[in-house]
Amino acid sequence: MSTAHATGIPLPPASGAWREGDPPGRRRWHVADKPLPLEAGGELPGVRIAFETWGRLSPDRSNAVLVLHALTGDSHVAGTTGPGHPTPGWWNGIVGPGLALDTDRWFVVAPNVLGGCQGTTGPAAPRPDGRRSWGSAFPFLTPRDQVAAEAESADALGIERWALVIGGSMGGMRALEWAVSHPDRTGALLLLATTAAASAEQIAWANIQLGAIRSDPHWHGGNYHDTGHGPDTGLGLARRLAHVTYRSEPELASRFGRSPQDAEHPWHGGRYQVESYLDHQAAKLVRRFDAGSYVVLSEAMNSHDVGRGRGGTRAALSRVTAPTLVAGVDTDRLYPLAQQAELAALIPTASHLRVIESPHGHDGFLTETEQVSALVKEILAVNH
Ligand SMILES: CC(=O)SCCNC(=O)CCNC(=O)[C@H](O)C(C)(C)COP(=O)(O)OP(=O)(O)OC[C@H]1O[C@@H](n2cnc3c(N)ncnc32)[C@H](O)[C@@H]1OP(=O)(O)O
Ligand SMILES: N[C@@H](CCO)C(=O)O
Repeated sequence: MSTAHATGIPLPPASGAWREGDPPGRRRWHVADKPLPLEAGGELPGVRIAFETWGRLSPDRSNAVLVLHALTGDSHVAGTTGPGHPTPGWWNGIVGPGLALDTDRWFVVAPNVLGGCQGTTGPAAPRPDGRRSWGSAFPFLTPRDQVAAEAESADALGIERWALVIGGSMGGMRALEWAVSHPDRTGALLLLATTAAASAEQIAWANIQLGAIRSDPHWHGGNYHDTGHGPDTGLGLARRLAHVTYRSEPELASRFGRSPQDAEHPWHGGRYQVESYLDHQAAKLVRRFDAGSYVVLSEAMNSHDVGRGRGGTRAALSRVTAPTLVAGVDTDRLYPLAQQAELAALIPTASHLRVIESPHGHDGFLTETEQVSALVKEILAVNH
């Protein structure tokens, strides 16, 4: 059900503007008072950024940490499922009282990315006239636009400077853009399983995923939100393909091998276990994610190139002044370690490359709680 408006992925509870002292995990939002100028030209009016916070902002506002989610993640970094929260917190073992990102000490802020579908303005959101969803009229975004919108929200929260900016994968692209565009506002930086620029192969995998969505007859050129049907088949195929790239070949071999799913027989119309697993991952995403957002966010990731208009990658990365840790996952076939090695080598303030050991491939930055916790503690100790 990728028809967020038509068939109702529940939008977050209408909780309105953030107030200091809000209880942890409450979803709030900020609406920009002027249109956002976009890197590709034009502007986006009425930008709303939904976010969640944990902990308390200190009186001197020096304890704020920005956590930036990956492609199909959202602001729900910590917590349980519930209204407006289709999944449990994706870093439940890392963010919370007494955990590596200790919310008794740090004020943690997690925005939903611009272009997404969990309360922040995206293709499924109503246009400013309120009558129809944006659909195909939603503009092309880049990570720099997404960071510009997040910076405006930080202004609204009264946060001049983040003690730490963290992101993995697509979140890492934005974290990097924060450190390059706003070195004075980025106190420290943790980059996980990300890259200085989307590679040809990453763009190629995205191309197949976007092709699957766009060739679904329910896509309607992106204008399906008010039709009652979405391109669920296409989105499901995109997720299946993406999910294989998120995991490793040895993991799939050892978890599933050639086993058939329960009593199903693959020679007689049944499925292998790995096929059933992919069907499950696809169904879960289709229930909670908007296909239009998937397209907009994938295209934004494709456009990611930190060196664009800045004299190239080396020159751009030399702007980073924050103490930085860069880590990758040893089995990541989508964002291979060479990409993080480049970041660690070219960011002048970066320590040596850290390697997360995991059978889970790219998703290791989401699943390897202990190793990621150690990295979070290490970078937090640098400045504080
Ligand atoms: C914890 C969360 O849900 S995070 C939510 C936010 N999501 C994100 O940030 C990214 C999207 N999600 C993901 O990328 C992944 O789900 C991760 C990385 C968060 C979790 O990965 P893992 O914990 O390794 O989960 P894994 O890939 O093994 O999938 C487990 C699921 O597959 C199901 N599964 C396993 N084998 C099979 C099979 N043979 N047939 C069908 N389903 C199967 C499990 O029952 C389980 O289902 P559930 O998620 O509905 O409980
Ligand atoms: N599993 C992650 C990987 C993308 O980095 C997601 O779906 O967001």
